[in-house]
Amino acid sequence: MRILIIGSLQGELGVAARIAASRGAMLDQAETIESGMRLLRLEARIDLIICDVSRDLPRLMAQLANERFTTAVVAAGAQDDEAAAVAAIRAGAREYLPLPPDAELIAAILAAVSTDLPSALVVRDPAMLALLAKAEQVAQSTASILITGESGTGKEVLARFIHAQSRRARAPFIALNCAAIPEALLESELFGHEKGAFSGAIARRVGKFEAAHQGTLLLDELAEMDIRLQVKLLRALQERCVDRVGGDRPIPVDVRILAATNRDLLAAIDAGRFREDLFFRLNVVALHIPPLRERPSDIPTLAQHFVDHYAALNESGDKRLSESAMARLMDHAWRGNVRELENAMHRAVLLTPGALIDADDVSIETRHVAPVANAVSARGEPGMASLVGRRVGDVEQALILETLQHCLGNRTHAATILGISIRALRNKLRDYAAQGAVIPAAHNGVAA
Ligand SMILES: Nc1ncnc2c1ncn2[C@@H]1O[C@H](COP(=O)(O)OP(=O)(O)OP(=O)(O)O)[C@@H](O)[C@H]1O
Repeated sequence: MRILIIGSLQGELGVAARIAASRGAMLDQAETIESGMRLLRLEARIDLIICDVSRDLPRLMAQLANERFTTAVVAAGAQDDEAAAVAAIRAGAREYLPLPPDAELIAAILAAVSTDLPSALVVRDPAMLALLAKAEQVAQSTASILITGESGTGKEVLARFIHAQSRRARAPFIALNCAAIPEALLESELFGHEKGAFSGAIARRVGKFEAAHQGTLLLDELAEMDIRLQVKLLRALQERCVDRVGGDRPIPVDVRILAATNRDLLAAIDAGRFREDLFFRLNVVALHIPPLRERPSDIPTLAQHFVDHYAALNESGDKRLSESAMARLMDHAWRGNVRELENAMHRAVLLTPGALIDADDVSIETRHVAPVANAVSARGEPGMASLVGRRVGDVEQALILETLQHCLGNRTHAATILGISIRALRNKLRDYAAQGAVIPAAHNGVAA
């Protein structure tokens, strides 16, 4: 883990930094928010920022949001300064680290941040085991790999597994969700930009390609990339160098590319939305992850894995699933795949006080449309009568917001279930928010 400390290392914050280093963290330090942001733009591999509360924390948070950094921030300040702690959390800090620092607390914070990183691969199904064996076999090569599968099947965890098995394991693994970045900014996100390259380019920033130098770059939801940018991506792959936006010379990069998508790229090629030459370049090796409903033998192992994980995280003691709870899980369609199962187990752990999680403690819904619930049965068959008299726009809004709620705020997942692009979903949410609707917050570190 790499931590950026913003503040002086002279006092107690320095003690906290040394404790973090003794627990294996790598440290960067900056005295001011400006110099911290500079480091972040050029380093782009920082997992956590610890910021002294004497610095302008709200400004740091605003700046991070503005530049689309999702790095977690922990505020550090005096133990008895309750007002500072409240202000820090209100400003968006993940935690408040009281000073003088407590070694155990620092260890707990580091553990909490690293649990945000995707967990290890848990696999039991024979088809998945065969897929892992193939992934392991190709991991050593430098070939590009195209990972396909429905949303939530584990494409990113598989990509991390490949990186970990490769000769590049010690270099960075960088993931970029192409759908989560506004189209106009994706080029600079990929290739970086020079200061003043466009309005808003307040300083030079390295792109994900440079950040992943000698390591692996995962281009997630690649099908969402604009066709003009696909041309630039192809050139970067062929020539092994990138042009920063506003830059005047190509910069050599050594990056292994993994691409992931839940769309049918061949259909996108036919529709003229995806370049065939880029497809062939990326699809040197193809790995397809089956949906969870097609590998039921993974369900019990994964379910217990998530129960153990969240029980440990919440310090709620050992828990296990009853036979009837397990039967319920086996019976469910899991449209949201492993992500949906993980969320369901997280909820079950939080809501079950005892050691045994029973069927009733597992809240999974087969329906996806609550406010028009009367109109859609548990099996998903529409009952049109109760929809009559409602405006199309209202029904659509209810459908979108309830689906988002069902996905615990996860935009990517909700867009997949709704069958619309994540961009279209974001636009709708923006409109609803402007009209005063309450929008479910994004969890799991997913950008709003
Ligand atoms: N085999 C697995 N073992 C353990 N955890 C898994 C496994 N597969 C998926 N997960 C977990 O499920 C969640 C979703 O996985 P991941 O983000 O890799 O899916 P994805 O296919 O990339 O989704 P999307 O297409 O929406 O980006 C993550 O929290 C991940 O850690």
